[in-house]
Amino acid sequence: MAHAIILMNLGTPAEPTPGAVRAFLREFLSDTRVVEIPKPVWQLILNLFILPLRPKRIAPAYAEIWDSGLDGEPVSGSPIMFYTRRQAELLQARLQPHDSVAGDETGGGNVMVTYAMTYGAPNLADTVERLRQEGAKRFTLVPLYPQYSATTTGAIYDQVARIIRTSRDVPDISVVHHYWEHPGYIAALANSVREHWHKHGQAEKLMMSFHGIPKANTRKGDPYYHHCCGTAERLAEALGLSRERWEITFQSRFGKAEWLQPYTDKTLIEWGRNGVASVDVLCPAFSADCLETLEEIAVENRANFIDAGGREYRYIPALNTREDHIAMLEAIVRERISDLEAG
Ligand SMILES: C=CC1=C(C)c2cc3[nH]c(cc4nc(cc5[nH]c(cc1n2)c(C)c5CCC(=O)O)C(CCC(=O)O)=C4C)c(C)c3C=C
Ligand SMILES: [Fe+2]
Ligand SMILES: [Fe+2]
Repeated sequence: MAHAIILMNLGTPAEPTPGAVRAFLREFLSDTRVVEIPKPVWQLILNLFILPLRPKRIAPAYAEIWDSGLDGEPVSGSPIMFYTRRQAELLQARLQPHDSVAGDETGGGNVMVTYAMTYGAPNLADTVERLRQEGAKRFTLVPLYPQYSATTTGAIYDQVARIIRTSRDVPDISVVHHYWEHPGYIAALANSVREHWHKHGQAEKLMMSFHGIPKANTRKGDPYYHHCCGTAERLAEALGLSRERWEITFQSRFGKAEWLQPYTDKTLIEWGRNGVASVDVLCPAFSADCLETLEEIAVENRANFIDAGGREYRYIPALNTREDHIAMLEAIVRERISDLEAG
């Protein structure tokens, strides 16, 4: 049976211009999973203050990261789009040679791997429709968010619900909820850190910086904070780091409310001032490098640390197209397929 695997990530503007950034932010920030302020009030703030100003400020940052990756293969276009597409191609190559995947008794098992974005293009509904036309009978969505949050993975479940609500012949579709506990994920992160240490030396501290969410979301039941803490603890254990050598922090604060703490920028300034000389920064919540890592972490926060007196600051790239990353995704997908075929 033809089984479609759809890797999903957040999305990105179509081009690094204020107009394209505005269109992207309008869709993204209008999602009530992302901003929970009551819709009429928020739409007023969004249209009066955010959409007229933020795109002009953010577009140059996008222009900086466009067509540019870190070491490794050259990137074209938006890095998050580039890496997500490559991840899908590499996963397809790992799954394709096996025409019978994980116990498909029909022997005709065929896995099609592609990708979609929660906001912007390619969108999920069109992608599912296209794959159905191409013969897909079963769908597994893999949100590339190792830690579940209602603001990210939850928003993908909403889109699935929308597809279901508007279909007569409802697709056979399931979603991978989270995978931070998968041993292959922690192992891939640990490998990437060890390789980085091997090449550049080990800094005094390892900062694990996760994308933040409003603190109130945790109080209301979003498990993201606990997933992040679990990830950091397991990774520190895998690396054999004692507690004073690592810290968990949260970046990308947006708006006036309190977000998860400690904040990445404030912590780096504090460390720089207090005599911490060197830092390695890893962003485990990002499975692909993007604006939030290449600009906010690799550029802005480097300046925060160095200006405060720090000396060495090194960003450890996201798992991107690493072989152990794709192998881990393959393992997750094979586990899913064999469960489904068995069921
Ligand atoms: C306004 C609230 C936001 C929440 C909540 C939020 C959660 C969240 N986001 C990611 C991953 C990514 N976010 C990215 C960009 C980005 N995020 C927000 C806002 C919230 N994110 C904005 C406004 C932007 C756009 C840039 C900007 O205007 O500052 C990206 C990068 C996209 C790219 O094009 O490169 C990613 C990836 C996670 C994992 C998360 C919650 C867990
Ligand atoms: Fe974000
Ligand atoms: Fe940011």
